[in-house]
Formats: sequence, structure tokens, C-alpha cells
Amino acid sequence: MITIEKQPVKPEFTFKMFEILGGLWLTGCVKTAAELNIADLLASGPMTISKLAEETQSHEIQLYRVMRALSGAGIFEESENRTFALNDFGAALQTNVPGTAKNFVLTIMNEHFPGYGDLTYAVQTGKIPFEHIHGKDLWGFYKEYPEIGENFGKGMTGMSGMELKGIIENYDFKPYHKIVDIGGGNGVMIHTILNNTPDSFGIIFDEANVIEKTVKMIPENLKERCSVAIGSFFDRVPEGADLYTMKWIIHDWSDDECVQILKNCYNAMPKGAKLLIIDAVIPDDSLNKPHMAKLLDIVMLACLTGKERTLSEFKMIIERAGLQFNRLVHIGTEAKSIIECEKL
Ligand SMILES: C[S@@+](CC[C@H](N)C(=O)[O-])C[C@H]1O[C@@H](n2cnc3c(N)ncnc32)[C@H](O)[C@@H]1O
Repeated sequence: MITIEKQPVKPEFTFKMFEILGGLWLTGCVKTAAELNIADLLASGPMTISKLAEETQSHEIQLYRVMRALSGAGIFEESENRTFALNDFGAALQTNVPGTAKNFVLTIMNEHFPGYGDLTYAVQTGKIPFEHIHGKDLWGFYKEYPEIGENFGKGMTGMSGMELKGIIENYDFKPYHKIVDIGGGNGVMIHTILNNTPDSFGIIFDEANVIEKTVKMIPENLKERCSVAIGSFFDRVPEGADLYTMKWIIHDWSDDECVQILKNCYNAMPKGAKLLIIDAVIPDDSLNKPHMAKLLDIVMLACLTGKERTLSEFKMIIERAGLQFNRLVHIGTEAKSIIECEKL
């Protein structure tokens, strides 16, 4: 018989566990604020809780409890007479503003959410909780439910707000004439790049269900220099560009799938063309330290075949596809870095 020596539990660590669960409860409140468009309502000025309840057709006392929890965490601000105001943190939940987190919150808290309660399934079977729960893979799910897919696309566009400035400030796109953004979604990154490189042309490449929205979102001033292309990066990608970008693509896929995508890039690239993988990188020296990439990896574990990688893991798939790793460029956020590769 095995005798297990149990360690005493220190109360402060029981409390730390309680605090971690608090993150979940708070996220539930963030979801409600997003669903009820609280940030949009407060954008026109502070509101009493009774007015907010009337506007959202809610139960005043219950809504107050949610708003109190949120303002306690710095999201919105409560003044003495149960009046709430928008602040910078709460403003990140507004609808249809650049950089909004609202749609991504709804993605994580709706279709992704049950997967986070089913991680043991992933761990014990090596399979994907999202598929266990929904009966199909994530991309197939978004094709079957276009409205949910559209919200996911807006979520990606909004979250790009975290890094676009860092990408533009830390990488010189001016030398490139033709730029293809592979899996470019609604195109916000290519729009930003083109607005900073007056002589470049851009192509947003993605699947048909996404591109039908993307094409309508090309800003008037870029219509001459920005176009779209439809296809799967498992078949081919547009040929002949001098720069290819892939933001939040490689982390969605297993090593073998990534090598297939990267080989298709290799085949489309002229000699000397560059490819930028823009993804989170788990630092080698982060043992026992928190890092956003380690948490984002749990999204991959719950929903996709992919994973977050260390730089050596990226180098391995890059080399397997025949490309050369050039350099790692930090852009000022843990959520992303630029890995520059080249076809020699
Ligand atoms: C995580 S999103 C990233 C979108 C965008 N690059 C960004 O950073 O906001 C992944 C993108 O890959 C696209 N995608 C998925 N499978 C694809 C495929 N087989 N071929 C082309 N694009 C694909 C999705 O439609 C989606 O736009």
C-alpha cells in the first residue's frame, strides 16, 4: 500500500485559489456587460443603475451586483449615488470601435467556453474538447453558423488593436512592393501596413466565408492598392509577393499541418522573399514564470490542433519547410512577436 505524506495547506494559498476562481466570476460579469452593451450606453454619459436597468431591460438589483463587481475590478466607475461611468478599461467593451475586446470576449465566453471545463478530456485522450462538445472542428463550426463566425472575425480584428502599433513601429514594411497576408481575416493588419507604405500593394488571403465580409471592409483610400484572394493555405497561397505575413495562424495548427502550410508558402515565394510569422513565443527562460503565451496555449488545447511554441520549436517547423529563420523581432507585447523567415 502506498502511504501518501500530505503537506499542510497554508491559508494564503487557499485564498490564492479563491482569487483564481474570482477571475472566472469576473469574466462572467464582463460577458454580461458585453451582451447588454453597457459600454455603448455609458459612452453617452454616466447613468444611474435604474436608468441602465431600464435601457437594458434588466433587473436593477441584479444588474447593480454585476456592475459593482466590474467597477471593483476597475471596469467602469461607480460614483456615490449608484451611478456608473465609462472609463478607459470599460471602453474596451464598446461595439464596432477599433481595438474593441467585446467580440473576442463573446467568442471565448460562448462557443469556446465549454472547452475550458473539458481540458481533462484533452489531457487524457489527446483530442480536442471543442470538437467533443460541438461535434465539428472550429473552422467548420464557423462556416455552419455564419453569425458566430462573423463575431469571431470581429473578435480577431478587435484584438489586433493590441499589437498593430508595435508591428508598424518595429518592422520596416517600406521596402516591400507586394504583401500577402495569409489567413488575413477582415484585413485590419494589411490596411494598417498599407497606410504606412504608400508604394506597396496588399492581398488579403482567406477562405470564402471570411473574404465575403473582408472585401466590403477595404477602406476607400486603399481600394486601388488592396485586393483579396480566396483559397485554403493547405492547397496553395498567392504567388510572387516579396513579403508574406501570417498573424495568429501558425499557432492554430499542429507541427505537421504547419509544415504543410509553410511548404505552400515556400512554393509561392520567389527567391529572397520574406515570410513573417506573427505569433506569441514562449520564452526559453520562463520556467515557473507567468507568460501570456502559456495561457493562450490553453485556448489552442481546448479548441484546435495547434499550440504556442518556443523559438526553437518555431525554428524546427521553419527548417522542415525549407525556409531560413532570420531573426526574432519583439513588438512590445507578450501576445505576439515577429519571426522573420526567408526563402534563400
Ligand atoms: C486566428 S484567425 C487570425 C486572423 C488574422 N490573421 C488576425 O490576426 O486577426 C485565423 C484565420 O485563419 C483563417 N483560416 C483558417 N483555415 C484556413 C485555411 N485553410 N486557409 C486559409 N485561411 C484559413 C481563418 O478564416 C481566420 O481568418
